[in-house]
Amino acid sequence: MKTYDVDVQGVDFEYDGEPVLRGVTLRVPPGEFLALLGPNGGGKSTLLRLLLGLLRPSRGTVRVLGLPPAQAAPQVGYVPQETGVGRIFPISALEVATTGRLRRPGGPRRFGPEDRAAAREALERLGVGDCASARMHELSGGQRQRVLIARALVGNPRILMLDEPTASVDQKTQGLLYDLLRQFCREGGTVVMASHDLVALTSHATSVACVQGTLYHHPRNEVTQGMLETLYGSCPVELIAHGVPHRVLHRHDAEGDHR
Ligand SMILES: Nc1ncnc2c1ncn2[C@@H]1O[C@H](COP(=O)(O)OP(=O)(O)OP(=O)(O)O)[C@@H](O)[C@H]1O
Repeated sequence: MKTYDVDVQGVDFEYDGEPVLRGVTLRVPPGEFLALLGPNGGGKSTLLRLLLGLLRPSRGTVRVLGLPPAQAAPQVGYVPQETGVGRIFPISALEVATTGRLRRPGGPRRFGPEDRAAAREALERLGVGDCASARMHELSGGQRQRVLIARALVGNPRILMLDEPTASVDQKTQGLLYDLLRQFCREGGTVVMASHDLVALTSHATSVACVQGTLYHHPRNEVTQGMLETLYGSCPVELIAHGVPHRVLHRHDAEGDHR
């Protein structure tokens, strides 16, 4: 029987009675790189929080690695959206990355030299090794984001869930991150990543799910005009595919007509 690292069946979710997701069904096999696309407020972060066990569905079931999400959490690396929250804490980049070791099954209650060595290595892989002793508030948004990615990797997770991890990082770091994620998938890991970065995702993801109140899962990594229209309405969207810039949607008839 085929197994799925993520298995969501018929999930509804609402915040304070306000429906956000309806009838979400999603199966992600091991080794897949799934991109979650969708407009602001479409429900991508909410879906990730359901997969992490931070929220519970009002209907339907969520299984991660065959387990209720809270039980699977030690095997899941999570990179939250970089909001700047938490940067006021007087904690160094190395200390933040080291906390990723807590999630390992049977992981340490106290950190030892090997945990700090693993965290330092993860920071170096992300190109922020020289920031190890800097406090989080002393780092740029992109550097902080890279520290959070190092933290997610350092516990050797089986699944990585990332919420717009490229929002504040430069092109070079984006390339580095996508290389890391693809390598992670080649080694059997599974990636679920929410993003607005259509171009990169069409090159790197192996499948795409569009999230807008419900979820449409596409088994390939192509983004079609129909998908964009469903997600973003008829606002013009520029896509650069395979290095060739082209317009994929028509402009509005009247200037200033922004829906
Ligand atoms: N804690 C909360 N309490 C109440 N409503 C919330 C809460 N978090 C999110 N929402 C609402 O749920 C809807 C989905 O939000 P969500 O953050 O999941 O969207 P998103 O697709 O991740 O958006 P973005 O692209 O802007 O990050 C939005 O209408 C949002 O206002």
